[in-house]
Amino acid sequence: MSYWLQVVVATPAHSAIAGPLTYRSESPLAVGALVRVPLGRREVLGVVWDLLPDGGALQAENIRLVAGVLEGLAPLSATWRKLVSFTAGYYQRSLGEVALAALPPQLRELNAVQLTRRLKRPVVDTSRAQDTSDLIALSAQQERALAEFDADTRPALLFGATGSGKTEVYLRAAAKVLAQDPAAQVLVMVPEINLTPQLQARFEERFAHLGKERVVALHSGLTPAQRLKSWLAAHAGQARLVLGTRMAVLASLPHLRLLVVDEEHDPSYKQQEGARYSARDLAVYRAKLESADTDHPHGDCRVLLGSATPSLESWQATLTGRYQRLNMSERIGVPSAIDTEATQFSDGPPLGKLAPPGGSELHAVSERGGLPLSAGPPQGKLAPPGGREPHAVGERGGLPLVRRVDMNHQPKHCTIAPPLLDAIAQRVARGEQSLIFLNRRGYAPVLACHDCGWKSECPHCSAYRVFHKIDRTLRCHHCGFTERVPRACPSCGNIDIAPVGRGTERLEEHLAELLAGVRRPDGEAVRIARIDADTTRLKGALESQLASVHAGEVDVLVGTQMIAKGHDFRHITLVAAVNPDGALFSSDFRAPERLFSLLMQAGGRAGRDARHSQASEMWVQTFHPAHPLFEALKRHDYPVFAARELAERQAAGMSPFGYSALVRAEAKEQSVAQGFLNAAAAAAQLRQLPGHDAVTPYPAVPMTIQRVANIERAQMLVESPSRAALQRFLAAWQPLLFDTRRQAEFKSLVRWAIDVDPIAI
Ligand SMILES: Nc1ncnc2c1ncn2[C@@H]1O[C@H](COP(=O)(O)OP(=O)(O)OP(=O)(O)O)[C@@H](O)[C@H]1O
Ligand SMILES: [Zn+2]
Repeated sequence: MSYWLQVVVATPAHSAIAGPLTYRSESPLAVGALVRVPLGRREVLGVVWDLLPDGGALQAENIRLVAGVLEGLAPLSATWRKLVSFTAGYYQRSLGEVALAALPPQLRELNAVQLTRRLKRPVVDTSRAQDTSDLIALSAQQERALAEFDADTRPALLFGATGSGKTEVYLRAAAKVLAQDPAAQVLVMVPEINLTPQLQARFEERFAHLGKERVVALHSGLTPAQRLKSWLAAHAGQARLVLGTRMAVLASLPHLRLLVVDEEHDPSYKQQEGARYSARDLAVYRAKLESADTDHPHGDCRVLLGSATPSLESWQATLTGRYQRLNMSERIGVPSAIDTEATQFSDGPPLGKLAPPGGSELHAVSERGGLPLSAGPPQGKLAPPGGREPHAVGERGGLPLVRRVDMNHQPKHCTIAPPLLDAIAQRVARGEQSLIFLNRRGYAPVLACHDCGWKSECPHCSAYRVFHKIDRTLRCHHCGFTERVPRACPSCGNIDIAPVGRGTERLEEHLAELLAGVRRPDGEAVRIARIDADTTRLKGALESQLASVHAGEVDVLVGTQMIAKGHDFRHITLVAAVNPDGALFSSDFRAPERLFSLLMQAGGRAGRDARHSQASEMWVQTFHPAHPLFEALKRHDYPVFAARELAERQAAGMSPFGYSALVRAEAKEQSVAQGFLNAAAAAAQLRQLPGHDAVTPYPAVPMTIQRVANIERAQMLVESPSRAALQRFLAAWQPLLFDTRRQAEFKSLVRWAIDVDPIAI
């Protein structure tokens, strides 16, 4: 007897097969079962998506037989299949592509014997009750956040300052869910696991009582074998807590009860190839699906997002009441504003003692003439000599004092303003650490000839190659094209070609010169280190470099955004952003949001130890000190920043008030890429596609970096005030895009793709 099935398999992105294929089986199979099926001459992994009870009408001889079933694996749940269907539909990709990409790659390769061997290993239950005696006492704000979270069912946004102890809230929320239900599973997502090696250890330690192998990691840094192992443990329900990156949102977790998304604003939650999903958005959707799951009536599945600088989308959702908001404004160990005030009045001015010796920064500034430095509060008037105004700490919740350096009033071409240099030197002399942040790696972004104007352009991209002094190369950060630095200008022969601008490599060198005479308390020379993608290429390098920072072996740490986020540094009292202006006037409407959160995150690395928090500072060098973004930063005032950005976006109908998609096209010639997009849009116009009257496609334009690796790139923005209309339109437009692609004039098109809810425009 034959059984008829719909099976999804991984289909090439642009093949004609979008939906499931029909197969036949001699024995009954469950929906969700993993099978091996013939496809062309190959045998591929597939997922049974549906049964066809009336398949008997089909001609048996035309329908191929399922080749095998992955025995021992429970079928993928209905909720998982719904999640995959939604993802494929919403992000305009094929079902098979999304479904199969969500499975560990090794699953496709193992034969039955190998798989059985993996599944054989019995997991013995070694769990015990959690010993809560040595847990730290929660702060009042942490207690309140957890209580409010428990009392609600909506998606929650934990709006917690840097260092307010958000991680502890995640740990407690997870512990509670796991203790209530012996089968419950928790998924904790972080932007990049490799950046915070401490975190996994912290989770493993906290949940050691669950027994061996109950906490697993799921991210792309794992070997294929490790990834399979984690996935199988999650799918079987053995793993109780999964710590993962964006890919983990699509893992099979049959008893999922809580999803945590740490640093929910982070751009790395958006997948940038294939199905360009937002793992944060899918987490919210998944929680809803899991809660509605009637096969496992296990009550609600909650989602907890956390950030000090939430995405404007999530923030807006808290304003409309769609999400619940949990506030933690104060850093751990810092008395609340009211307490601070009280102690200050009774104990006289206690801050004078703790503040850095001398409002010396201010002196240093005025000695150099004028008021080039616009510090946070009006210090000149209010601050007692050597301190800052008494209420500052309580108001700042232990966050660093933000000082803006007006670069218009600093010596020409200076990279580090003299007052900032003084402040760093003082830190070194006191044995404190400073973190200098510059979001540009390499030695100099451009090498140029001042005689003829030659610049180190990449021959394959519309971008300059970056000068890396360490191996004397010019490297393109877009296509990777690398060459030795020429001895003389390739265009005019002048031997005097010089670096223009600064990257982290040059900044490190420059700081070493500037601080050469400065001694540490032990009399030794200052120690400067750099952490960026170049210094951490080797496995384990980042870990050992971070360890030496934590151990206090480094006085001044220079780096890119790699060091600005997430690390729990305990001895840093000064953070400086050397050149953040670029993002202020970007054409990308999300650039200010990204800059603000990056600076808040960076500032959040300073003064994390409450003993230092009062004396900690965040310096920002800028030519636009009065820019509202820096005003808000000065006050650590995300809500004010968000209100202003949201008002602008509302006026312009942009996210979260409007919805958009980008269609990107790549070809050897720009005209072909643009022509393809415009032709497809014209076809849509002609056919009056569903939703078209609420959707605006804009003319195709070259992408900001127009050419990469000799491929011309163009994009078309499509906007709508209605998410549903945009979705209907895109779904109907897909076939037209395929049709257009087949026209002779667009033969040379290399590829095209739709990006729904793009994060960079
Ligand atoms: N209740 C508490 N009592 C004492 N220390 C705590 C408490 N909660 C958290 N901590 C400690 O405070 C520090 C900061 O906490 P955590 O790293 O969770 O902050 P965060 O809010 O995640 O900050 P960021 O957003 O900057 O990563 C950590 O060293 C943590 O161990
Ligand atoms: Zn290039």
